[in-house]
Amino acid sequence: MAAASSLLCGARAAGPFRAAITAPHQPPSFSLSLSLSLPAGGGDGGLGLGIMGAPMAANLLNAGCDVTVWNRTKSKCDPLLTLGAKYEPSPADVASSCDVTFAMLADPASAVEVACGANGAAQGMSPGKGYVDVSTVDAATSKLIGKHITNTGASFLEAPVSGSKKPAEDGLLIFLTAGDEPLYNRVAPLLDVMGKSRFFLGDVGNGAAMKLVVNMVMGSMMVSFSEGLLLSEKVGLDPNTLVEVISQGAISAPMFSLKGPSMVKAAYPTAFPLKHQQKDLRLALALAESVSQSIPTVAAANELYKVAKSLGLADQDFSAVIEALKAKEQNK
Ligand SMILES: NC(=O)C1=CN([C@@H]2O[C@H](COP(=O)(O)OP(=O)(O)OC[C@H]3O[C@@H](n4cnc5c(N)ncnc54)[C@H](OP(=O)(O)O)[C@@H]3O)[C@@H](O)[C@H]2O)C=CC1
Ligand SMILES: O=CCCC(=O)O
Repeated sequence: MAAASSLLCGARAAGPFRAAITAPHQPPSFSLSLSLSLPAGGGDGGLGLGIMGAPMAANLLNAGCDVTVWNRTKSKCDPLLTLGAKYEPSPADVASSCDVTFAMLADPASAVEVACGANGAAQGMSPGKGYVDVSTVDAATSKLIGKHITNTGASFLEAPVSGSKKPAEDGLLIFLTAGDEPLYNRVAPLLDVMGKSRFFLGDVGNGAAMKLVVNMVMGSMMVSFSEGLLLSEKVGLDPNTLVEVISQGAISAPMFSLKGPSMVKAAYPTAFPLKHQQKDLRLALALAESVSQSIPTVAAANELYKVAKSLGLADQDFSAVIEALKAKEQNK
């Protein structure tokens, strides 16, 4: 996934160039210019085309970028190929054919495998190239991947995102980046195509830590909201009214308004898979442990997500955690 306009993408083979881009979520008159110095050839790579990776790649394609994709399950590449993406048969092949490669993988194990394993991206990396890992992982994993990438002479940026399926589709993600600052500046136009804001947080690990702190708050909020929905119903209130009341007060949050109505109907269309939320709580608990901080609310929430997984809800939206509370009630 490389440049943000046909002008920028088209100029890529010429080496150093100047390009203008327009971010799709900005007013049409908004433009950002940037000087880039890239090796000949290029384009942008996208590894991992799940709920998040596919719309992010689609946004780059729609912005005129030259995008090459790979996904473990090859069929998920097809919609991107229809949009004009190229395909390479391995992460190493994508990395060697692209200037900058983005990776959006499920968890630490898959992020390491795709970056550092057999035919992994590191094998296609070389000086002048960049690797941007936007998966949600822990700091140690990010540092390990960064080491494999930078050992090749390439640059590494971690850039996990806040925002879910719809913000990914709408190009409204929030990037929490850390690592190589020149690479951050180089990919900023691309981040602006896929997102509405970006933070550069310093050394590798800080982006991962910020993401885990945000998601641990979110995971606990969802459990508290679930408890409220169930209690309101049990005491004879309409939970839909609770959603409405919350939306007008100090604890209003888009998450409650978005997920509340379907939770009341026991429907959990997947935007953020529950298994990933539980992974993030597990990683946040380890982060807290590393600095001897107690996070008892998160620990309790994590147990509920684990129960929900054991009920077969891992691939449902994380709001399905309410079913774990219902199961506890039934087993009393
Ligand atoms: N969904 C959301 O709202 C958000 C998710 N995130 C984070 O982004 C990341 C991706 O999330 P999301 O897109 O929802 O997840 P999905 O489960 O939809 O996609 C996961 C991706 O990882 C790939 N993958 C999994 N295991 C392996 C492996 N062993 N080797 C190679 N590829 C593998 C999958 O490939 P395959 O298709 O073959 O299974 C797929 O491309 C996660 O870290 C998540 O925590 C961050 C913000 C929001
Ligand atoms: O990691 C997932 C985050 C989901 C969100 O920010 O809405």
